[in-house]
Amino acid sequence: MTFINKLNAAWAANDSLLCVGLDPDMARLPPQFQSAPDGIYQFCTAIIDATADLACAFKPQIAYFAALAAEGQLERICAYLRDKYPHIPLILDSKRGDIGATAKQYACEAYDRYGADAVTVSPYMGSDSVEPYMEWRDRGVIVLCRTSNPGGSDLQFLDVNGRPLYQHVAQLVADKWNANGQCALVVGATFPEELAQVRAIVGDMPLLVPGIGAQGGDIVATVTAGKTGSGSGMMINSSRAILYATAAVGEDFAQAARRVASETRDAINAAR
Ligand SMILES: O=C(O)c1cc(=O)[nH]c(=O)n1[C@@H]1O[C@H](COP(=O)(O)O)[C@@H](O)[C@H]1O
Repeated sequence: MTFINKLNAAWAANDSLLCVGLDPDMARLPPQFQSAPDGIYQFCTAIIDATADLACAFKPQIAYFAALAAEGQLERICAYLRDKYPHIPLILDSKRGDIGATAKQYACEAYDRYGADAVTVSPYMGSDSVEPYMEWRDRGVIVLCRTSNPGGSDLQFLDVNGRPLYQHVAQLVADKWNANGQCALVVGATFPEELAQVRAIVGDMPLLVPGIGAQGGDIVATVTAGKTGSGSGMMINSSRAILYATAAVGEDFAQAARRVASETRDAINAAR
């Protein structure tokens, strides 16, 4: 099944636009996982089990694993997801970008090593740096467009022939790079105005929208700006707010994650 078909099915099956981000920060894991040799795997799979019926996608961020030399645990987490929840898209967030020959290795890493349905990539190096990903015709390529961080404006807002650069990226992906029909764009929830601009440019193309939760993006503004005509079209990511949701002393971390994921999904749905 293609990435887009899988995403459409997951949106419908779980009635959810929520993407659960897997960013395991060792210092913030419950103590029992900090001391276990496969603690990251145990923590992430517990979060996955607690939220799988509430999510339209899972998105592990590779840096959190690579920094701890825990790629083996990431491989096992991806295998667990593919085995137990094959209907939920797995997005590897690695934001790669390099010359074609090297990009091909990054594509192998995402699609073959980790078995991801989609991968995040940077458009900065241009068309030949994203073409290798398209050789996997059924897999998703999620291109950075208008990122959620304040510094994203440094380059993405540069005026290019009367239009900000991020709009050129959106147009380029919609018109030229999406030959397989498996592209999506990253647009931050922290910038609803730009989200609406991108939606107007790309039609129904899916958008990966990080920035609610820990980064403070407003859910109602995000959904209003980014939804398609049918009230869908987004993978709205939250990582830390779900992973480290435990508020009350004694509350189980997985139950807390489920509670916040459920509240977030419901808040998103209320605004669709
Ligand atoms: O591509 C991404 O996922 C991404 C793009 C972007 O513009 N901003 C952004 O925060 N992200 C990622 O989305 C996640 C956000 O995490 P929280 O802020 O904890 O919800 C992190 O894994 C970021 O690396």
